[in-house]
Amino acid sequence: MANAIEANKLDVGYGGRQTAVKVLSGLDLTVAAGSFLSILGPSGCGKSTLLRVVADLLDPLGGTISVLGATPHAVRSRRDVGFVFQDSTLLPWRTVRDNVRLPLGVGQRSLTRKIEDRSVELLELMGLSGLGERLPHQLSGGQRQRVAIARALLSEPKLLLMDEPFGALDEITRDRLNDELLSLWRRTGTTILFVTHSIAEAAYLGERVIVLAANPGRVVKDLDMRPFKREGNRCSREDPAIVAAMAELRTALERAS
Ligand SMILES: Nc1ncnc2c1ncn2[C@@H]1O[C@H](COP(=O)(O)OP(=O)(O)OP(=O)(O)O)[C@@H](O)[C@H]1O
Repeated sequence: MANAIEANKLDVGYGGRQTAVKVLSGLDLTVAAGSFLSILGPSGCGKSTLLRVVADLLDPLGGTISVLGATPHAVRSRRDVGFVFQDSTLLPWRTVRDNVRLPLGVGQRSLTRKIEDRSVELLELMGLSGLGERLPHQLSGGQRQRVAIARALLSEPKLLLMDEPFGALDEITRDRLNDELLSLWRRTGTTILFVTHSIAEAAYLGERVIVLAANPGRVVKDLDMRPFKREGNRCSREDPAIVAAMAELRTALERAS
């Protein structure tokens, strides 16, 4: 499958079909399978709304969308899509280990060996190995976000939707998690849609960056980052080419705001 997402003339809004105000209008977007797409745009332009449609949490008012070659609804029921939001909720009375296994039925006797092994592996991958028995309130904000990422990855989603997942974290933790996310993406080939307000983060992570404008939301800039980077979407944050790309994105964002 060449494309993870194909949206054509997508109209999306809130409220009834007759009365809805369009948040996204006539949006065309194709996302290649296995790619890393960063999404920038002014507050309220419809970034989260776009992710909600992809995740089948909201029906479009018009146009078509296919996700992993099927309807968003069909894909949701196959657990092929994982989500991580800014303040991902963890169950406070469950341990880290159980929170990670939650979507696949913690407490059920049917938890397979494979799921058990995978959850241990993910805790290790996210640097949480020694923290499995802790409760969420015994973790830092960055550690809680790692738990949310591990949870989202347990079902091995083909598509990962991330909505400002590191927005509330300090810069050092954020940089570290950016690198962990990139190495995970390289290893798994998961398609990632990553919403952020940080131009630097968008440019560093994305193989491609789109900028949405508001009223109604549409794509006003679509920048292929690969010419600015080395193989495997690798770059340094201070790289002059990346700094130039960031300036280009800033101009687009200023115009969109
Ligand atoms: N449940 C809802 N009902 C009605 N309007 C909504 C709802 N959710 C969002 N909106 C409106 O839709 C528009 C787009 O919201 P959305 O959350 O997608 O923006 P965003 O680009 O993700 O913003 P931010 O960067 O601030 O998170 C906004 O004007 C918002 O007020």
